[in-house]
Amino acid sequence: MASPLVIAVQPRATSDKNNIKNIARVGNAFIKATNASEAIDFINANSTFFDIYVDTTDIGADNAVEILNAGASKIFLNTKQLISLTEENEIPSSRLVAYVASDEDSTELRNWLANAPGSQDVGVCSTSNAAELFEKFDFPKDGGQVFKLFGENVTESAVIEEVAHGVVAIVPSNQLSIIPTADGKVAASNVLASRAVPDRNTGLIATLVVDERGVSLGFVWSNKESLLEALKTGTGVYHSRKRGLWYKGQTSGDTQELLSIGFDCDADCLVFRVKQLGRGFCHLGTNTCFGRYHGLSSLQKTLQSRKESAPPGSYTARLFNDPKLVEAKIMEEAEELCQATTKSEIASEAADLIYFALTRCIAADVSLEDIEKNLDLKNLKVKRRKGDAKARWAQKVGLAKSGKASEPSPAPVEEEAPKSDRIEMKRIHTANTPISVIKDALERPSQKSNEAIVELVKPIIADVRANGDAAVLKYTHKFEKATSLTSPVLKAPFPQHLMQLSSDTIKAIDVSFENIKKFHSAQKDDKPLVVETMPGVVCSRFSRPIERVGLYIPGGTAVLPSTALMLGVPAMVAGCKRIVFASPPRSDGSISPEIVYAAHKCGAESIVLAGGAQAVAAMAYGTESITKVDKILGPGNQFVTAAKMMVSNDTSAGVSIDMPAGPSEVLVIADKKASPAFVASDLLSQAEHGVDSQVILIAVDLDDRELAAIDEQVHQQANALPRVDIVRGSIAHSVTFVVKSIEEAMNLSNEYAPEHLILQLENAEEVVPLVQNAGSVFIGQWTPESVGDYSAGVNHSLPTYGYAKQYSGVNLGSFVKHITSSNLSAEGLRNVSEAVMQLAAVEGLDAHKRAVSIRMDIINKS
Ligand SMILES: NC(=O)c1ccc[n+]([C@@H]2O[C@H](COP(=O)([O-])OP(=O)(O)OC[C@H]3O[C@@H](n4cnc5c(N)ncnc54)[C@H](O)[C@@H]3O)[C@@H](O)[C@H]2O)c1
Ligand SMILES: N[C@H](CO)Cc1c[nH]c[nH+]1
Ligand SMILES: [Zn+2]
Repeated sequence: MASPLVIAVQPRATSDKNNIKNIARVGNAFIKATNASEAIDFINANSTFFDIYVDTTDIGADNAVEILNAGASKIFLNTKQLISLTEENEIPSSRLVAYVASDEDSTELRNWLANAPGSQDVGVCSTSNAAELFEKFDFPKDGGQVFKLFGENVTESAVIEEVAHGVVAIVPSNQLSIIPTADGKVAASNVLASRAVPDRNTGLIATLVVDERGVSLGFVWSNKESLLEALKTGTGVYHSRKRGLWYKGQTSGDTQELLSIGFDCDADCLVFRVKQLGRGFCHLGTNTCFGRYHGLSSLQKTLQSRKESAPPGSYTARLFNDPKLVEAKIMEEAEELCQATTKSEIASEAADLIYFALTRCIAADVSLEDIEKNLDLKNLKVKRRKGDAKARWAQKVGLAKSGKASEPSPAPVEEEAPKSDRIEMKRIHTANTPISVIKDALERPSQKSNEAIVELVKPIIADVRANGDAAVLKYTHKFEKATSLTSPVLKAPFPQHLMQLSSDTIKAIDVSFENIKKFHSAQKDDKPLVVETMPGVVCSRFSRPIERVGLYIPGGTAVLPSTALMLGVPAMVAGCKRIVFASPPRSDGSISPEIVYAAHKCGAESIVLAGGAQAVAAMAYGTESITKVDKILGPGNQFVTAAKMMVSNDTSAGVSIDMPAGPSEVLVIADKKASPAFVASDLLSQAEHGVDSQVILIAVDLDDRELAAIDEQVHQQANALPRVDIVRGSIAHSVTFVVKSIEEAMNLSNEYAPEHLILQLENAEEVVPLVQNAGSVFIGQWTPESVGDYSAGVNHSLPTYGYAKQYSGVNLGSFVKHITSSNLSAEGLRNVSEAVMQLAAVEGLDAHKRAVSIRMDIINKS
């Protein structure tokens, strides 16, 4: 049995969003769906934390099925809706809960239950007398659960009373606290403690501790005090019969993060689901008190630790460094599994296949828990697809066209064929869509919580600060696997052999270099600005280059020499004296020759051979061999961005940054005249950057046929790309909005504040005055965004995530600071003196006043 508590959360409330982990510790979640996509987004974002129950009474049967398929554990409907839904769909009764609001409802439901075979697991929910319902339906004998939906006036005693009868209490999140508080909210710790049935002799509560996957780690005791402490700290805290309150890992360091608390079937055993840190749960140092992990758990642990620090030269290290090798091995083992015949051969080949598949997953930070959650979600789907094989594979094994073999093949009943092979953006017609849904669709794909990234980045910065070069090298060995690297920096003059490039590439870099130089040189404000504000009072402003700049060139998923030019050229044009490049090296310790050539052309003094937070920290604080800089510029992933923000907040570092520039994004506005092929090509050019990229199309008054033409182009062109898998990821959170007018399109675009805005419009130039927020604009059908990425002359290092509302992209101004000066004659001082002295007096700052009066005395005497 899960927890007897279900928490009614508001999907859009920030307090609930920030509190998900705490909520998940004490119960499952309930939301009331006002539209399907909001509910589905909530499920997608949170189904790893808890089961999600969705009230679908307001959104109709079709949406209810969609929500179940998205992974809702149960849907709540009124009695009539439930009965009609089950007439048309085969839905397991355990996924359905009926609201019973009246005697009429209850009679109708009882009659239906009596006549509908397989309906015994339907749950019931009441807003009033749940315990009475419990009696009436003789639940939960028949498998269903009884829910009581509490409102704002809920009291803790009422919840405890219902829960004591086996009812599951649904409590609004704003009326619930995890532990007791002074404001009288329902304390989850009290409800859970009241529900637990203690051991008759000791009064203690038997407690089973399990890991993320439900594997038993050990058996312990709890009591009310330890339960409270566990919830207060979010860690594993129990009751030791020898020592009393027992904070697991306090002495050994093998602590636990508490994920959730539940019960067994009759509530006489608590189940603590935890993430075990350190060596393991048992005091003997094994993973569990029942011995070491075995099978899949053991393989997962080994692969995870190998990923952290695989012995150089080991086979697993080779696999982690060579994705193509893993790919080949997976295909080889899959084929061998299909060919195996005896029981032992099949077991052996399946084991090999699982080994390589799990290596692929761990390399991508996907765990067995993630895989199992995915299996569970697939298992929850209501309508299954046929599960036919793709044509390529069907032909390979001689399957007939229909997908049926001449020999009957076992139908993969549980397996759903990939949702669809089509690479397609979701579509929203704004005219009949609530604003909240539009806003949600415009949200950038969620990243790992900032908090988690900060926790990863903080120790790296501290380490580099304390241990300099040695720490930088350590992280480069770890993240870039460049274990042969012995120095973290390459100093100018850069040797010719590190810049060996084809003449075509040199020509392309040279053309881009010149255009970028031309455009950024034109941004110079060489002459000081001079204004005489009063006779004899001359104010001026002049610029000076920032002396030392650190330029980060990303190198994780793709090497970006173009970014080296976008940062290096304006730094050179501005006259920065010391230009330091940083970029993660390749696993053999080398840096791409295009970046070395760009560094050479821009007059960089050195290239830091490191990426991520370590490179940022090294440039912010300096090390034995890396120059400390005054400003760090350049885009990067979330580790780079978090590190830039952190060092710029540290006043002792004395370093500033350009802006938070994250995953690439583009918004295309297209009208009926736009070429579907051009539109698709522009969308895909940013979608291929990374799975966290997002592309938005705003189609102005296009009909279904015109929209379908663009969809078809997106699908066709995407499938022809080598980075199709990345594109598939980014298109999954990308969207087409269909709007009625250019004005509406521009309002949406300004609200989104895209990094790149492409105007594929007949009168594109006329629309430019409506642009309020955007990093860089691409005007008309002959201006693809990629010209800006490389060679037109504009800068491609631009604000993302909506920061175009307040930040400019990198430009010449990013590399200079402005200094002002005042120059007064005696006449000027006379003219301004009264104002200065009066204001100084108002502020009570007499020395300020005297600095003027002492001079005025002399002037007046002469
Ligand atoms: N907005 C812009 O102007 C612009 C321009 C170009 C690129 N980009 C974006 O920059 C990003 C580049 O990201 P990238 O990953 O390819 O390269 P990156 O160089 O930013 O990051 C790679 C580094 O991340 C660090 N790292 C990786 N995993 C880590 C972990 N688990 N813990 C700590 N550090 C870890 C490593 O040190 C590695 O060197 C992309 O999102 C791209 O879209 C934006
Ligand atoms: N479009 C990226 C900025 O968001 C920059 C880039 C580099 N190479 C290709 N594109
Ligand atoms: Zn790009």
